Amino acid sequence: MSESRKKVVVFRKLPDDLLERIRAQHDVTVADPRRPDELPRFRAALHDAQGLIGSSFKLTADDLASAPALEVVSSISVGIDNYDLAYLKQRGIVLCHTPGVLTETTADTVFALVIATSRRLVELSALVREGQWTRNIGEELFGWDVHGKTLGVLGFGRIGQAVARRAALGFGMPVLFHDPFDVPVPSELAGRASRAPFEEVLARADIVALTLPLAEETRGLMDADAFSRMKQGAIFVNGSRGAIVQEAALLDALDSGHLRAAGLDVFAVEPLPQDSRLRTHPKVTPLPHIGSATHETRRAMAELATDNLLKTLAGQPPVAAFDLSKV
Ligand SMILES: NC(=O)C1=CN([C@@H]2O[C@H](COP(=O)(O)OP(=O)(O)OC[C@H]3O[C@@H](n4cnc5c(N)ncnc54)[C@H](O)[C@@H]3O)[C@@H](O)[C@H]2O)C=CC1
Ligand SMILES: O=C(O)C(=O)CO
Repeated sequence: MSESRKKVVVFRKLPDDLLERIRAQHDVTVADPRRPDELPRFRAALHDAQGLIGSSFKLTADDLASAPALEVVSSISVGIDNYDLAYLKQRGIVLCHTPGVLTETTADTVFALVIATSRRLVELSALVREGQWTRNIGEELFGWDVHGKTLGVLGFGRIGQAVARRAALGFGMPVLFHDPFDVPVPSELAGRASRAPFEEVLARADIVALTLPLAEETRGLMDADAFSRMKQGAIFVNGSRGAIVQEAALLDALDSGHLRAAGLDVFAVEPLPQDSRLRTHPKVTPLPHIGSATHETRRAMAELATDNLLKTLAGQPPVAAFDLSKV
């Protein structure tokens, strides 16, 4: 066996051909820690693992501490909130992720929620399915135009800008965005998207879309005060992470009639607990975290994550390492 073979733990399903690519170079343990029957094998495999690849599992500092030989964590996601960044940095472990390849698909999902909530698509489709379409619908079931409304984008990064392009170029929506960094307005959005402080975006947008990362500074950012600053009758859409939203405050804003509707792809606890009021609230369109969930995009993410893993283990620069230097 070659000296360069390393130990890799695959903790989320990978396409067979990608698994074989890794197996051709390294010794692989496949174990899904979200499954109670596989958790002990996952934990045991960490002890001599040099590489980890997977997603949707919170890797704590304790998990990482039990992997003293670890060189790389390759996440099959762009979001890196499941990892203890300070600990990874301190240990010099490379963290890789999958930016870019999921941008357009996730923006499609966010914009689908904008349309679904505004035009009440899911609610009205259910009415047909349930056999309640027995006469022409009345104005109590009318929706709200999307075209011409002002879209507020919180987080003007890759996905935020892709949502803004759909809104401005496809639907004639003026875009207001907030981002703490000096992100330039792309040329195709010149004159159609403008920067504004957080509170101003909330106060002026008809529809607010959340496309920023979960970090300690953004946890709970959308609280009662933030929702109260939104326009009466506005719509809130979340395509980033549930924990950025104080869900009880969102429910209050919907119950009081202050907000018209919410479209949510992500939740503080996933899968969404059965007893969550967000699951059945008539003004909420909930999705099961499908932002990037198309065949093409999940394949591209798995390929990029595999490339990242193999390159790092080979001592080469990965395609997409998360920059831990500013942590
Ligand atoms: N629903 C889903 O399935 C998916 C969700 N996501 C989430 O979307 C997030 C964004 O992804 P990308 O656009 O690729 O990342 P990105 O890094 O390109 O963009 C994020 C932007 O948010 C900005 N930002 C940071 N803190 C902020 C704050 N307090 N207020 C306003 N803006 C702030 C950053 O400066 C950056 O420009 C990911 O971190 C992930 O959590 C990503 C893909 C799929
Ligand atoms: O990539 C991410 O961060 C996701 O949430 C799933 O695509």
